[in-house]
Amino acid sequence: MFFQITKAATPLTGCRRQLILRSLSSSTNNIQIEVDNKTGFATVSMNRPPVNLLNLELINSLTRSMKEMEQNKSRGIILTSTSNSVFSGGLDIKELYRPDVQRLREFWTAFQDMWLAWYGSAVPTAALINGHSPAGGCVLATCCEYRVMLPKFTIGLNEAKFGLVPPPVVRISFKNVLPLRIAELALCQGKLFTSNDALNIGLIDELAKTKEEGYEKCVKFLQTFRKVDPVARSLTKQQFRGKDLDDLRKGKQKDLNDFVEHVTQDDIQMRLGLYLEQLHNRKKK
Ligand SMILES: CCCCCCCCCCCCC/C=C/C(=O)SCCNC(=O)CCNC(=O)[C@H](O)C(C)(C)COP(=O)(O)OP(=O)(O)OC[C@H]1O[C@@H](n2cnc3c(N)ncnc32)[C@H](O)[C@@H]1OP(=O)(O)O
Repeated sequence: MFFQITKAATPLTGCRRQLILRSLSSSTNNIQIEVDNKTGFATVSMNRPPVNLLNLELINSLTRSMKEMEQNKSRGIILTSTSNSVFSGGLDIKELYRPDVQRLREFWTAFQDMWLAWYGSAVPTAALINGHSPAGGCVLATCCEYRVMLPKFTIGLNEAKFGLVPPPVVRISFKNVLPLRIAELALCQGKLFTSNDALNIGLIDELAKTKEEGYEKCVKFLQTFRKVDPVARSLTKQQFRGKDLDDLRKGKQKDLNDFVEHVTQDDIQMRLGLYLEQLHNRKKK
């Protein structure tokens, strides 16, 4: 078993939070999971400093944690991060730059599996977006059923800005949340929305002033399912998302081949290199 489960004695608020479900096999400890004894809801916190970049290991941990929580019949999941300023900085571009092709294939397969697990999860999910959430971070947030975000951060799919074409697995959950025209424009512009703008277009559902307030709002959302039959709820969700899930399952190999072909092109490699350099030099200016 991947996680050890113990029940918490105190509610999961503020500094009284208690870590009760801990990853045993992840040597990098890149995920923390807490379960609120009162509500039965689990909080999954990405914990890969400094900015929760999605490398192969963090992606695999996210998939395993979802599967584990489904097996444990978790009643609801809140996805957040241990950082004060970043939910997730998106894919770790170092995984894409000058890659070992074997690992690149493994990396993208893992990303597809993570998306399938979170977008198609039987358990209700809410994202507590307590920091910036570009690209892969936005994908994770939009896989969840509800989003509460703290002010003055940004969220969106900015791939086009640095020369990447967002593949279907990146686009689908975004399209599921936004009106088609807004989604298309935002993708073509590589736009990152401020928390306020994200609320106005419906990319997030609520704003919260603090992480604690955000947590309470996520709990309130998850509690809306309390009186609903869990099997009916989960089948309804999966039927709504069924075509998206089936399309990826059936097209996984092609999606993987397209991804590898696209990312390993000389031109894309040059752009990725420049972007990494830009990120590295950002604060020196
Ligand atoms: C026609 C064919 C179609 C086929 C389709 C296939 C196409 C396949 C294309 C593939 C597309 C895949 C989709 C990609 C998704 C992604 O997620 S790409 C990543 C996008 N992310 C970003 O653009 C975010 C960039 N980062 C930031 O804006 C900021 O870092 C931050 C997140 C807002 C945090 O800021 P701050 O707290 O100030 O931290 P920093 O100091 O900036 O960063 C800390 C260190 O981390 C490094 N870093 C940051 N982001 C990344 C990253 N994404 N990858 C790698 N490294 C990153 C940053 O450089 C710092 O490191 P040092 O410089 O060493 O200190």
